[in-house]
Formats: sequence, C-alpha cells, structure tokens
Amino acid sequence: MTNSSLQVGFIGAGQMAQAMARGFVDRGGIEASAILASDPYPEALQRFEKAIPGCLTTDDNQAVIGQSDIVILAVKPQMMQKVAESISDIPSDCLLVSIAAGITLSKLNAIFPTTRIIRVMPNTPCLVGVAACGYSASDDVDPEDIERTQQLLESSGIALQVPEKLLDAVTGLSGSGPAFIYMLIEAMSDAGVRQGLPRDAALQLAAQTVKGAAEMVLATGEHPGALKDKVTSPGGTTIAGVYALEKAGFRGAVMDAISAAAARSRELGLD
Ligand SMILES: NC(=O)C1=CN([C@@H]2O[C@H](COP(=O)(O)OP(=O)(O)OC[C@H]3O[C@@H](n4cnc5c(N)ncnc54)[C@H](O)[C@@H]3O)[C@@H](O)[C@H]2O)C=CC1
Ligand SMILES: O=C(O)[C@@H]1CCC=N1
Repeated sequence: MTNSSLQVGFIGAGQMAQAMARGFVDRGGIEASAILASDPYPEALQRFEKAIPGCLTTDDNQAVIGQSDIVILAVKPQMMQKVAESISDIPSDCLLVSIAAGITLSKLNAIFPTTRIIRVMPNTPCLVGVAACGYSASDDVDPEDIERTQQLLESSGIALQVPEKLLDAVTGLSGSGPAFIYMLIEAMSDAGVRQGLPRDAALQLAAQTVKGAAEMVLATGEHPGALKDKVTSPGGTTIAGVYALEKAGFRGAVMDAISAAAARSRELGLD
C-alpha cells in the first residue's frame, strides 16, 4: 500500500495530532481527506479541521478504528484507559501507534484488544518537517508495520528505532526538548533587547543562531565541542560568555532538565 492510499486516524485531536497530521499531509503523501480524527470536544475538532482543511472528524473513537489503516493514539497518558474503554473491536488490519509519554507497550497490549501496537515519541517540529522521533515495537509486530511507521515518521523529520527502555530518555530529550530550546531562544532574545537590539531583530537573530548551530552539528558531523572551539577566540568575546555559562552551571542545568523530564515520563508509566 502506498501512502497515497493510507487512511490515517487520530484519537485525540489536540496539539500533537494537528502537528503530525499537518506533517503527513504536507510531506508524507497523505491526502487530507484520508485523515479522520476523533475528540469529545467540538472545539478541538473545529481547530483540527481548521489546521487540516479537507480532513474528516467525529466524536466516535470506534469509527476512527474501523476506518483507518493506522490510528495514532494522541491523548494525554491519563486518558488512555478511557480511550481503550471506548473501543470494543479492533480489526486485524488496523495498526495502533501510541504517542503518549510513559505508557509502556505491555500496558497498551493489556488495555487494547490487539498486539499490533507501536510506541512513538514524536515532537512538535514535525509541523515544519524537522521532527526528531524515537519509537519501539513489541517483538510480534510485523516488520512491514515497522517499515510503514518509519516511512511515515521520516516524512516529517528523523525517526530512530530504540529499545523500549530508552523511550523515556527520548521523551526527556527530544519530546520535551523543543520547550527547553524555546526558553533558550526567549532568553537569548531578552538578552539582545537588554543590550539595545529591537525585539524583532533580537528574536530573529536568536532563532537563526540556534538553527544555524544545529545545522552545523548535523551537516559537518563535527563534535559540538570542536565547533564551539572554532567560535572561541583566545581572550575574545565568546570565552567570556562560556565562562559565565560554566559558572552558572549551564550544562548541569540542561542535563537536570532532561533527566527530570525522563523521570516524569517513567512516573506517568506507573499510573
Ligand atoms: N505536545 C507535545 O509536544 C508532545 C506530546 N506528546 C504526547 O501526545 C499526547 C497528546 O498530547 P497533546 O497533543 O499535547 O495534548 P492535547 O491536550 O493538545 O490533545 C489531547 C486531545 O485528546 C482529547 N481527548 C481527551 N479525552 C479523549 C477521549 N476519551 N477520546 C478522544 N480524545 C480525547 C482532548 O480533548 C484533546 O483535544 C500526550 O500523550 C503526550 O504525552 C508526545 C510528544 C510531544
Ligand atoms: O509534556 C509532556 O508530557 C509531553 C510529552 C513530551 C512533550 N510533551
């Protein structure tokens, strides 16, 4: 089956469902009319329809399961049990993909009447085709399902298959990571404003600097430390800033943030 004939369902039509659906339509060869999303809140469905013109929506989770080849479970972890209770039957040709933080494959297998389930941790930049996703599948998931999921995710960025025990780490790093980087961009632009730059210029310079530095790491394959050294002149401006960051515990703070997010993902899995 090519992507152009794939029917993609979303249970939960919130932020992440919208970002993934937009990515699939813009870059994954999925027609908007092949997307069906369910949500109990009419306002959520209206926002989804506005984000994906031409898609279909419903308040019936079972209808999504019945009409889709792949169904993305895009509800908060705390709602997953309720979603499972709203589904009476899963056709054997329907693949479930959970994006909920923390909820393990064994829990998903226990609450849904299928073992055809893949667990994915995406991030919101799939909206702009620059997602970083990790995913895991149970041993009995068909390699074709894994390949199809990989292709669909890759259409919006990168997708790495990892052992399930590492998915909480992926959640802390790339699932939650965009929020940490937005905070960095906000702080950099505030600093620019503090130094006298107009707000617009400061924000553009900050965001483009983060984008450029990330591109340098990905495109050159050089160690970030070596790239940092190329910016850092002896007795110059950069080393003055590097020293201030080291004194403030910048690296430790970033590592603590990602560890805290990963720990929270593990906790959510225990609920
Ligand atoms: N927002 C993010 O950056 C990321 C979120 N995730 C995961 O994606 C999932 C969804 O997160 P968001 O989109 O941010 O949340 P959200 O709150 O924006 O969307 C969840 C949607 O589920 C709907 N919903 C609630 N109960 C439902 C039910 N019984 N049946 C169908 N729909 C129901 C809600 O009305 C809401 O529209 C979460 O499990 C989260 O862990 C994963 C990666 C990144
Ligand atoms: O904050 C959260 O729980 C979700 C999971 C990863 C990103 N957002």
